[in-house]
Amino acid sequence: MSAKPSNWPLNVVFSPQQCYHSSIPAHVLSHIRGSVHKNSKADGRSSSVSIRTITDPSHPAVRQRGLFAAKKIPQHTHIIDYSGEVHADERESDYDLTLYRNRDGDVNVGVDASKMGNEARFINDYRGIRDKPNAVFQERRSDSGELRMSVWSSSLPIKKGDEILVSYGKGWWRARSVDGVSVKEST
Ligand SMILES: C[S@@+](CC[C@H](N)C(=O)[O-])C[C@H]1O[C@@H](n2cnc3c(N)ncnc32)[C@H](O)[C@@H]1O
Repeated sequence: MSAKPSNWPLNVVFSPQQCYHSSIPAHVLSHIRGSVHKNSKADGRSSSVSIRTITDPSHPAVRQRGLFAAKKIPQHTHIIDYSGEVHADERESDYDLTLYRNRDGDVNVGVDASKMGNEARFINDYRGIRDKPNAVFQERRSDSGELRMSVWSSSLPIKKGDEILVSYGKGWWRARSVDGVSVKEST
């Protein structure tokens, strides 16, 4: 079992690997897990990030945690995979990302890191913090063939100490009607 990163919350299980919930239909599960069953590098761990509690009073997520660069991260570089519970049931979670939708649109698979996950669950949205995100979510297949949601730096390097910030998308904020957070931006 992997050691928990520093500043990990007590009420969340640290799991650098994806876990699979019973709500995923078998044919979708085999598509997500992939056909190559071999152990691959656990990309749910990264030495280039650290979890910090935000103390800056002007930060919109003050007193929460955020994910920061522990060293310089070059542009277009894989930072970490987002791990959690992969599921196909309905969830109301602020830690749930879409991983896969089938063509008919009747199966939506998400990765929910509300109860288990890795450092990636602490990535905040850029709104109210910076002009634009410095990282993006992107699906990829791991060496073992597993479909994962990964986090990459965008077109500029991320400086050591900078917060890693993505766009959750306008829809994420609209769905939550969060006062004071602008959703005018195009992403
Ligand atoms: C996936 S979590 C991010 C990690 C979270 N800060 C924590 O400590 O667990 C998403 C939550 O972070 C907060 N958050 C993220 N980005 C934010 C932003 N730009 N402004 C305000 N709150 C933000 C909101 O409370 C949101 O529901």
